[in-house]
Amino acid sequence: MTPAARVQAAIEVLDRIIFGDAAEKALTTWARGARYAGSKDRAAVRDHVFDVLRCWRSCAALGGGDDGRALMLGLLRAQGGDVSAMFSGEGHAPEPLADAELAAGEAPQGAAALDLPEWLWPLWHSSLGDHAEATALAQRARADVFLRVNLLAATMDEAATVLAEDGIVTEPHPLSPTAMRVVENARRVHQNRAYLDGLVELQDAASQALVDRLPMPEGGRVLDYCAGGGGKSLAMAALCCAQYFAHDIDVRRMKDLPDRAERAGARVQLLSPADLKAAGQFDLVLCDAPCSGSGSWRRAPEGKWLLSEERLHDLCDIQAQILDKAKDLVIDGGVLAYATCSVLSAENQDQSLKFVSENPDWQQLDQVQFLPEDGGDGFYCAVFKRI
Ligand SMILES: C[S@@+](CC[C@H](N)C(=O)[O-])C[C@H]1O[C@@H](n2cnc3c(N)ncnc32)[C@H](O)[C@@H]1O
Repeated sequence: MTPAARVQAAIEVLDRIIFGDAAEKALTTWARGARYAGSKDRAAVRDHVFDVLRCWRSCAALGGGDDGRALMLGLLRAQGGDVSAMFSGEGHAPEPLADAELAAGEAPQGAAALDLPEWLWPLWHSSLGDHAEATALAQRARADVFLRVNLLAATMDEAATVLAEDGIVTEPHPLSPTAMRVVENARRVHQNRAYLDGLVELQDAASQALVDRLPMPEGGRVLDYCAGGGGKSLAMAALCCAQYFAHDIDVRRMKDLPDRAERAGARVQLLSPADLKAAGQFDLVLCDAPCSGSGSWRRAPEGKWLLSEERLHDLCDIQAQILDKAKDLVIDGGVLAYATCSVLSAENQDQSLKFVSENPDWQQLDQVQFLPEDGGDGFYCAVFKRI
């Protein structure tokens, strides 16, 4: 495909998203009907679509509209691309721009320039203060790919050597002693021996840094209460010898965890909501709670536009309920950790304050807010001890 044909494909995918499809579904539907597209074409179309998703409002302003064509026009203008060469109408390129399209478009202002929903800006600003603009701007860029080296299976140097066999260039990242940033050929990671043999996992650097800060109970019982795919269970298991349990309200989310744990040389016992009742108490319970995802919108930008005030309110209620339930699973003197990949104080510091004010037998030991400017996703973690 020519670069212009890839732009046309991205326009079609964006129109499907506007019509209501999720981005992944829209991309899959396009790829099924485009057998001529090679892997580089599919990657390029995907990059265009996700670049727009991260910067939807500014692309719409610069392109003078909010259909796929205007959004791609806005993206190309933002990137300083040769717009008329792309919109040439030749071959599979988009049709040439009409005079009205050439005249339309303006520089985005205010929250649109930061690519945030209008309603969110006051909350964003009050949560982040001096970091508000930088954090919003960071979410407009593509995220780095990070790996966690599984110290049960390899050292950092050994993992880097195996990755290099396929030309995957990495460098250690300061956020965590196990974190590596992939500098080149990130798309080859899934086929590399280091990944297939469990020497590395894909995991954001801030996610790893959060686990590093947990007061792990050597030889104790640890519950990952909102385990999802189990990324944090595996990270904890690689750091500390303990008995690990994983639970999620949606058991299907943990379906790959047994294979992942085996590959990593870790043991994690899955607990369904019914099993949990008979599982007793734990020395450490981690609640990596469902949240707005506002710290990881570089990776999952659709979430930025799907979040509403009402949804945020509901999420805060769910988080408070999770903390309330999980606290009863902690032994006397044990630890409860609360984490989100959010940068909003309503989901983070406010939840912690509410928890300690409603539970005087709990004391907050630690809290940390990682921001995208630290290199990884935005992540919050608070640690409470039962006194
Ligand atoms: C942020 S994700 C967890 C990500 C995971 N810890 C990881 O590192 O990959 C939040 C998870 O919480 C689960 N969840 C939502 N409500 C819950 C509840 N009331 N109790 C337990 N898990 C819940 C969701 O199904 C989801 O998998």
